[in-house]
Amino acid sequence: MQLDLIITNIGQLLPMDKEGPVKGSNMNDLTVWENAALGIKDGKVVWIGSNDEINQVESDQMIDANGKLVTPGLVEPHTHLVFGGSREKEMALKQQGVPYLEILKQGGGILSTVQATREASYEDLVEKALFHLDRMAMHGITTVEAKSGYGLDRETELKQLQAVKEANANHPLDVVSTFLGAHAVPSEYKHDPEAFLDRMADMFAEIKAENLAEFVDIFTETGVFTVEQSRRYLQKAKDHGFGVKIHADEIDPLGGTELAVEMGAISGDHLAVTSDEGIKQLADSNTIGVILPGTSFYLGKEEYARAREMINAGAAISISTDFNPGSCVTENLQLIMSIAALKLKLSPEEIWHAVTVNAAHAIGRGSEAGSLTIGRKADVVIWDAPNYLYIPYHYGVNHTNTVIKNGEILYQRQEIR
Ligand SMILES: N=CN[C@@H](CCC(=O)O)C(=O)O
Ligand SMILES: [Zn+2]
Repeated sequence: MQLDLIITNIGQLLPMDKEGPVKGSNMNDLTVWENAALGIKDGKVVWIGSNDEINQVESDQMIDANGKLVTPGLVEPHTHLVFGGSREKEMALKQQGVPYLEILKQGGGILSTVQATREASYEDLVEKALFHLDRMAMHGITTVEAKSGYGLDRETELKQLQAVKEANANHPLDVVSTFLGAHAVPSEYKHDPEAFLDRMADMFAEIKAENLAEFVDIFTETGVFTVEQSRRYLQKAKDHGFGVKIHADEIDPLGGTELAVEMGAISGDHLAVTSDEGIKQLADSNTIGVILPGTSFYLGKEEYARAREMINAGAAISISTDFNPGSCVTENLQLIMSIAALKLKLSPEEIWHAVTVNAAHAIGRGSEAGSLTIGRKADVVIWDAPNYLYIPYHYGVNHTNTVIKNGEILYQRQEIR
């Protein structure tokens, strides 16, 4: 067989070969191939074998992994990629103990990014999104979800969604778009959140027709949108053919997790304060829990999502950065893998499922991303690491050596040593 690229001498290869979403104790069962080689042709994985069998194939290009770890490209299932400005001045308020929802109530937080995003030009938003995508790629992410939600008016929400579309078209990473018009109540509608939700729902038909988003999301939270408002809004989204997601039970336990299950959401995200009943319902459902422990860390919370109990109960869990300018300002999913180990008490095996197969399923890409089996996209990371335990263990730095997207080298640090 003639290949475009072969990666030889792989110390550990994680094919992530389980049919997803991977639930409960199955998340702990990881296939590891040692002394392996991986063949790529036309952007796809076409050959996997032992390193001793590489004489069976010929290849135009070869990379010697020198005994290192090779995995699928990471899948990042929850980001707020497109926004204007930044919020470094909020850090002092957080240090003084001003709560996240209080900053929002005073017109800061999400609402200050809304102001900056309304003022930003379309070109600047695209440019900034491409910059952050580059940084994600460098950290091993090859597929990413991106939400709108810093416009909160028709014009700016569309500007953000167009920017996501353009970033997807102009960057090698695959970007999956979510409409989060219901991210906060803008000051113009402070006294009438229902009317605001109606305005956002008025956009569903246009967003669908222009193919600007696959999912609709809402922030179900105290002082933002109630469970009842969220239910009505998401039902309209489903009627328009969108998959739905919820920012659920992040700060107050309102029952957003239960709502995500009830609505058949593809994912319920955050779940930091989910109730016992919510955990039970999640475990019995097809909804994936996307846990964002970097947010708990960055907001200085003592309490982290009970992801351990969720998996023990049988749920499918993914993890994500929640990259955004306010509650978690990092593109480094590897750091979140370490926080998941230390604070969520997930095993390395569970963590690898959470950032590959399950993350792909949480954004509707389960059949193409998050796995290195024959016929899948050749989205591959060669790590400067001897084994898969090493990435959550050695924290806070970037371990990627080579990042390959659709069979092409996207980022290469230096020769593998
Ligand atoms: N909680 C709601 N939205 C984002 C934060 C957005 C922001 O603070 O700008 C989140 O997922 O954490
Ligand atoms: Zn979010």
